[in-house]
Amino acid sequence: MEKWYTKEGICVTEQFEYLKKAGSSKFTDRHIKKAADLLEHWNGKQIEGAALIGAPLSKPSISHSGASFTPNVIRNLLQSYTTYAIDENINLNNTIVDCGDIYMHVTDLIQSQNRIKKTMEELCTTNPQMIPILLGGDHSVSYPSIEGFSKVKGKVGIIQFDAHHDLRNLKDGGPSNGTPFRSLIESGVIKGDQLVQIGIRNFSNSQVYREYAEKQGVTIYTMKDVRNQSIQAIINDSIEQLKNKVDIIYISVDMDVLDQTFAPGCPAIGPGGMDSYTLLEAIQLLGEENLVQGMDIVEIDPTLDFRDMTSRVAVHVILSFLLSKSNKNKKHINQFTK
Ligand SMILES: N=CN[C@@H](CCC(=O)O)C(=O)O
Ligand SMILES: [Mn+2]
Ligand SMILES: [Mn+2]
Repeated sequence: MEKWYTKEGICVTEQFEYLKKAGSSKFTDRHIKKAADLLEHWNGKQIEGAALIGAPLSKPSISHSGASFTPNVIRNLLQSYTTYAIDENINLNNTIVDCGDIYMHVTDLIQSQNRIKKTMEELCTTNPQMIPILLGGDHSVSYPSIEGFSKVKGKVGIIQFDAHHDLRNLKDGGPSNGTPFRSLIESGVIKGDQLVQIGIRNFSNSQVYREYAEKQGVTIYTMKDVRNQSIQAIINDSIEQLKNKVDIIYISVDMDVLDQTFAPGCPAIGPGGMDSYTLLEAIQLLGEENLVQGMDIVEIDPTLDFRDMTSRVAVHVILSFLLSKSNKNKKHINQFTK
């Protein structure tokens, strides 16, 4: 049992054998390491490897959304899973640095988005080896996040998992969770051919936005493509598509790419979506690619979720990404292993 010391340095455990500190885990198994144990509060020193950055912004969402609660839910759920990947027979020993949350303005949404951009830019500048994992928030956070990321890293390729194009026009309101990739294209941060969209779904989009995407050179894999082709082939083709034209790749995971059965906590749920295993496999394959150096996870509203099912997928997205990075590093750059 973990020892409990008071602020004054008194060891409570020595005197009271069966007392444990409030909030500590109910049960510990000496042979189990929890994913939460990988998490370290940022001490201000250079970050090498994965870092969580909370972006608790969901006021720009078209549908009512409590996605601003998600970063803390994900942090807490890391306690529910272990570090052991049985398929690979690997124990994760990556450190996940927790940079905390970006402070949002209560009413000024553009100001909040600017804070995301500024923070991402500053963190990437001062920590060149950091792999940011931005926790939304709704999908509006991706525009400023990728803009800040690209300022430091150069030409960025994006692999977006989503039921929706998120290329809505800006005249009907925005920037919202329906416009992040339109904003990136129109502000010149990316050209359309730097964007790959996977999992785009029937009855969730419009013909005009599909045509806009095609005109801009966006690569689209619909859910039918995902069902008819292997996810390995789609990921390989996506990387091939991007790798000669970009300096770095960023993954944007809108959790509503999943079928409603796997993601009840998304505001825009629907049938005909991806299953969670396919998404996790895709993330693991992407993590093996050295060019992939950043990610965001968005559109989970914990107040709508059932038993945190959707946030639990997000935790597995993070762990699958870390797994492939540690796997990759074993073979190559040895960046994560201690
Ligand atoms: N990122 C999500 N975009 C979707 C859902 C918007 C919503 O209903 O909140 C879209 O634009 O259709
Ligand atoms: Mn979506
Ligand atoms: Mn989206």
